[in-house]
Amino acid sequence: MSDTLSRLAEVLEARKGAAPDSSYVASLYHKGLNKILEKVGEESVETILAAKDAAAGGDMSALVYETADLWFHSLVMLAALGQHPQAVLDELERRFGLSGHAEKAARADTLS
Ligand SMILES: N=c1c2ncn([C@@H]3O[C@H](COP(=O)(O)OP(=O)(O)OP(=O)(O)O)[C@@H](O)[C@H]3O)c2ncn1[C@@H]1O[C@H](COP(=O)(O)O)[C@@H](O)[C@H]1O
Repeated sequence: MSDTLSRLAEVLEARKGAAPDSSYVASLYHKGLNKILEKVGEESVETILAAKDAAAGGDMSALVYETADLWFHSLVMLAALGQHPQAVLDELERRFGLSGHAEKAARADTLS
């Protein structure tokens, strides 16, 4: 797994025992899942707006910055629910070589 994701996952796990006023991540855990999900939603919107700006000739570094915020808060969400980022990487790995169209058709078969 990416060393950066792995190191960040360790920090997020360790913050479960930290005081809310000592750490941003601990303060999010303390505020609860609804606050974490609110941040994921907020960062999603900010990423979309940055992508629209970037596509219109704006700042690509703002898009990277907002995407990092979105990934970070998604990792906090996973950690709060006891999931490790490796599970997401495993799912992406599983999808390698599987066409998006074929994968979607397989989903429809599963649901019917
Ligand atoms: N990668 C990040 C990271 N990315 C973004 N952020 C924080 O996410 C917040 C997002 O910005 P906002 O303006 O939306 O935040 P805000 O205004 O404080 O939030 P609200 O009160 O409005 O909800 C900022 O406070 C950023 O500093 C992060 N905070 C922490 N990390 C990593 O997590 C580690 C642990 O952080 P602490 O728990 O703070 O020690 C750090 O060492 C970093 O590796």
